[in-house]
Amino acid sequence: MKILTAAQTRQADAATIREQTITSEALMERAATAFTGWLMARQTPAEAGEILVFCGPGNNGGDGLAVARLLHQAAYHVQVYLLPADRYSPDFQANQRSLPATVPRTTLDAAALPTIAVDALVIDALFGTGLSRPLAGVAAAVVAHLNQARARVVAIDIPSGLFADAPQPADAPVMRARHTVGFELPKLAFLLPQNAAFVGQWPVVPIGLSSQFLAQAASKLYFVDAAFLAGRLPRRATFGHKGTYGHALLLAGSRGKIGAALLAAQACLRSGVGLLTVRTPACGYDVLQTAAPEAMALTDPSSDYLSELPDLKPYSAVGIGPGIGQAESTKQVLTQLLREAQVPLVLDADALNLLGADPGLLALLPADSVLTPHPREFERLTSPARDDYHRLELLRAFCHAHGCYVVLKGAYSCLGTPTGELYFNSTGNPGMATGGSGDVLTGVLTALRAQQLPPLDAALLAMYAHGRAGDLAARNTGQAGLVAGDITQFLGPAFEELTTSKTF
Ligand SMILES: NC(=O)C1=CN([C@@H]2O[C@H](COP(=O)(O)OP(=O)(O)OC[C@H]3O[C@@H](n4cnc5c(N)ncnc54)[C@H](O)[C@@H]3O)[C@@H](O)[C@H]2O)[C@@H](O)CC1
Ligand SMILES: Nc1ncnc2c1ncn2[C@@H]1O[C@H](COP(=O)(O)OP(=O)(O)O)[C@@H](O)[C@H]1O
Ligand SMILES: [K+]
Repeated sequence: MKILTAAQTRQADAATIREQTITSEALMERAATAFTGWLMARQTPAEAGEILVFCGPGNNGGDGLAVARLLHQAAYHVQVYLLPADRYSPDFQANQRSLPATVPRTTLDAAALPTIAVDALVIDALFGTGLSRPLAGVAAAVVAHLNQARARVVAIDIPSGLFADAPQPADAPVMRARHTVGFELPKLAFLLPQNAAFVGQWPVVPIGLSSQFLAQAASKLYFVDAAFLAGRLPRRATFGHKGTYGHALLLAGSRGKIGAALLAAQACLRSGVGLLTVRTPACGYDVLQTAAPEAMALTDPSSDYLSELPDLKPYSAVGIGPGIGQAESTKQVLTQLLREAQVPLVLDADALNLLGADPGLLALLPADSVLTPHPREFERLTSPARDDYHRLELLRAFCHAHGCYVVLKGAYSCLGTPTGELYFNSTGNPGMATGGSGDVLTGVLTALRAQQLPPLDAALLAMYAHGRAGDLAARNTGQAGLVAGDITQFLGPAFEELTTSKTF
């Protein structure tokens, strides 16, 4: 699905109101009903206790007032706090009139802020996507007060003080919500590590925004879920044979890091490749042949490092990097590969570090290569980022300059493309923050590129299936107990889900 800017969200509201011939107040009622439904499914009136609803002067505050009314009608105990302002939006005013007189309401005063019980449930409806500058004055004081009280804050649409799609100054006051209930679509701000402490968990609830508007909205930002990938993974042909599904070559491992080669190899085999050859230093031969008998071993003359590039003719894609180290002879292998390869390349780990250390090498990178750096590796390829938004700019610029695809790994891994799109992955869990998870991804990607999938589809499917396999694995192992090899065990089921979701 698309990720919209705050400005586009306003346009989506307007288009919905126009097309569905409803009032803006009716759309607000939908949003408030969706939010309240989410909350009531999780907290009974007894569990919730006193609910404090903090409302700002715009439509986010209007949502808050409607939520307060709906909760009150459902027998929750509600108190409303209003931010003083010069003007209030029309829908705010309408909902203020609709709030039953029996709901207590207080205008906030920075000099006499209400005492907040430790377990109080707070609804943050101060500001939403209409935020135009960092919070100051009473609003800033209220946010600081609530953050200090460590209340259980549930934000409506977005935590107050946070911009939906741009950074705010480091010292700007922002509400620290435990949950942020977003409307219809995720926001860019939700996906960036620097905002995690503000956004908390972020369920998204549908509010029936115009599907026509969403379909045609110009956005280069996407959130990749299963529906988005429907139809991208080709079904295996009834008469397919191992020659149909490509021959991958993995260049991986060095003494002490043969495990990286094994993890990538096993993941590659579990991602549908027809044939796999693994090139490791000679010290990897026995373990590779024993632990991955399905793969062909093509050992390097050197015992500890990769030192020679094999003949590339038989292969339909090459993956290089997991565990290779940065020996000079290995750098020569990479250089020769970049010069000679006529087939898709996947680069990871030390292949990226070698690239980052030598601009001459980077200049050799063939178009349509897929790179899979984690943020540190990406920094070595580019430059240190000021913040997460700047890192995305660097990602776009790098992909454009080199005509390549980059999976910037993280909790919401982000795929950058040469044409400027950014695709955020929706799957995966913190259990995958364990050595070797990235090697698994390299194996998956190399398998998909070897099967002739275009770089965009290969990268999207690999990111998603890798995370999904990690989620399925974590159901068995728990997050703490998850090791990279567990991800590989569930790649098959993850791919199966992506094919069976397709009908006809
Ligand atoms: N499609 C959707 O997502 C829908 C959104 N709705 C709600 O509408 C909200 C957006 O409403 P608005 O556009 O009225 O925006 P806000 O409610 O965020 O408030 C904007 C108002 O606050 C003022 N303001 C902005 N920054 C300020 C600051 N730092 N200090 C003081 N005042 C400031 C603005 O001048 C404006 O008057 C959404 O976040 C959501 O809660 C729903 O009501 C309807 C559907
Ligand atoms: N908190 C997280 N949530 C989701 N996925 C994660 C999380 N932490 C790590 N991952 C995934 O695990 C992989 C880790 O890769 P990497 O850092 O290269 O590990 P390694 O070098 O040990 O193989 C990436 O694909 C990343 O997206
Ligand atoms: K809010």
